[in-house]
Amino acid sequence: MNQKRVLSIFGTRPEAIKMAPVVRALAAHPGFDSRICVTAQHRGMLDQVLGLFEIKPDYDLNIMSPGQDLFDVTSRVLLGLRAVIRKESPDIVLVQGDTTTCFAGALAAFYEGVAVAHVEAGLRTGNLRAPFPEEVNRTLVSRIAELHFAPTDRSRRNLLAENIPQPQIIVTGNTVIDALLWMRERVGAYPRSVWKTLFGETLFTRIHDNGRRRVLITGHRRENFGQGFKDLCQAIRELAMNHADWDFIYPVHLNPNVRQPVNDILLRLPNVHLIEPLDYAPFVWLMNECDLILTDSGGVQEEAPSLGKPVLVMREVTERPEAVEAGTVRLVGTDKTTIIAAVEDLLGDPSLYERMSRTHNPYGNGHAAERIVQELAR
Ligand SMILES: CC(=O)N[C@H]1[C@@H](OP(=O)(O)OP(=O)(O)OC[C@H]2O[C@@H](n3ccc(=O)[nH]c3=O)[C@H](O)[C@@H]2O)O[C@H](CO)[C@@H](O)[C@@H]1O
Repeated sequence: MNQKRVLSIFGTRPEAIKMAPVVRALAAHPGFDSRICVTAQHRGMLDQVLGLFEIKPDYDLNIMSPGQDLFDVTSRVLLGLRAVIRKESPDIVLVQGDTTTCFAGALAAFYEGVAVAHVEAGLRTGNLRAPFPEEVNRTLVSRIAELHFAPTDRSRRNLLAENIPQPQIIVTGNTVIDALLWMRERVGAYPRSVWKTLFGETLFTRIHDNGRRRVLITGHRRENFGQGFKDLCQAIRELAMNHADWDFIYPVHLNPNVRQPVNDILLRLPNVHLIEPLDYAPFVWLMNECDLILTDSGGVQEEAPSLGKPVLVMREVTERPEAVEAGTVRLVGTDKTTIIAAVEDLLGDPSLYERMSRTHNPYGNGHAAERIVQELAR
């Protein structure tokens, strides 16, 4: 049988989470000779996801270097992929989302005359600078790709509005839901002692204390660096001081632009728990245990509705309006007063909380990877 040769390229934690269901489905399908190249744009955070989903890359460009900027990442990915694509000469290169790896991967394939298929195509904020540089990355990848796997009908319409031919766009749902449901099942089978050891006795007990409320926080977007992060931390500080029975659990991203303000403003508050970034399994467990999520992450906005958790998004714009429209996500920006009011409204008003935690998820039902692989096989 003539197998199709597919080269999947990814390099960061969220890309690995979202590509894991696809590369596993490709590996299980007899019609494909599937190869994986990781760029390791984020070394440590990528490796834990590879381990968790039992993915063994065929190539590892290992491009990460201290203090890397967009010039470093883009040029290293592009140069590193030249040899890999020439050696493999795949029929299709598969890229995901909007990272620098995704953009440089698509460009490298294009230079070598290889067709590009784009997973999670068609997300747009309409503002080239937010998120930076992701909005530009995903827009440019849409110019290059020949197959566009759009997670929702809205993303399909965004692509049509940019004159992408309709037959090249397939609505699949988002593969992050496939990954999340797979992981939630596994996590549910872990003994409680695992979490007790990982989070420590105090935090573990608080997480299970029905009299307390838990807010999970993640934040790392470039466009929030500086004043945005300071305001956000001030908001958390004030909330924590005014509500001793609420806990704020914050796995702090490794980027120094994030760590500095977080440590300056939030250290030494008894109900603010600053912890190291979590591997995907404990993060899924924690999302499931918390009452509310405050985030600027894209993936978390997509995952939370499947767990029935309301999300407040600390951004001015989002490329994911579907969940805002469905009522499970609200945009609050980084203004301190707005964040405080939104958290207090939600945790203080059971009927509002109930409405926002409805579990309809516009991003899919966990079968996106299957659809993508079926389509690639055609
Ligand atoms: C706003 C934006 O442009 N975001 C892009 C960014 O991802 P995004 O903003 O989602 O990136 P994050 O680093 O927040 O990663 C989110 C993922 O990591 C998990 N998590 C989070 C915190 C933690 O401590 N541990 C952990 O495992 C979450 O469950 C989620 O699955 O790259 C993705 C991959 O191309 C794109 O889909 C997104 O559009």
